[in-house]
Amino acid sequence: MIGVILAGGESRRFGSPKAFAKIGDQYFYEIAYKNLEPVCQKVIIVTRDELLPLFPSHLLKIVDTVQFKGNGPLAGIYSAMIEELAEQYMVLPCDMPFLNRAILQRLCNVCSKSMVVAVRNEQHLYPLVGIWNRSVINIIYDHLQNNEKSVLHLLKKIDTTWVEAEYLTKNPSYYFQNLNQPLEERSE
Ligand SMILES: Nc1nc2c(ncn2[C@@H]2O[C@H](COP(=O)(O)OP(=O)(O)OP(=O)(O)O)[C@@H](O)[C@H]2O)c(=O)[nH]1
Repeated sequence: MIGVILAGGESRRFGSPKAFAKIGDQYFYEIAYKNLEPVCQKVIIVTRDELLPLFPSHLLKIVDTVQFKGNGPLAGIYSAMIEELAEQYMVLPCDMPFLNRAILQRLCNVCSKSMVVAVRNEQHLYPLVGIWNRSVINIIYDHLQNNEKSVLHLLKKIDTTWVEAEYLTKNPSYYFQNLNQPLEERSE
């Protein structure tokens, strides 16, 4: 399985590139990397041109394929699939820094033949945390060609297994926080 870190967004709401935001002394992308490393053979970061030189040289990193550059997370997933051949990809956004290895390990252990395994709870869907089978690549391509960028729309059309976040952790509202804004600016 290849780990895919989505780090090519514009971070407009956050105000600075989320991949390089920090919790303690760790960048968000480092946290995602460390979480994926134990469960994946290889981890690839999919980012944007201007951020590419900021990542350490020893890490595997690419930018979105030219054809779909900046077309959102689906473009990132597609680009990783083009770059690295594998049966399965574990996808993570760079902006969920409270996820941990144990949660990802439990996700890996979910037995499913679906094209995608993603996570949800009563309030939220987490379409960017999941395991994607390579068989979905042509469907992603068609979506992007038709200028359809929504990951959720795609997942609702295909065979997706939704794993309950409560099955992965006792406190999903903490561990599955999505930091679109800096922590200090959040109201909740
Ligand atoms: N490779 C790649 N990743 C993306 C792209 N757009 C978003 N992402 C990543 O997907 C995840 C979710 O992104 P969002 O928070 O929805 O979008 P964002 O552009 O980062 O932030 P906003 O500008 O505030 O919407 C983040 O990890 C982003 O880095 C893209 O075009 N290419």
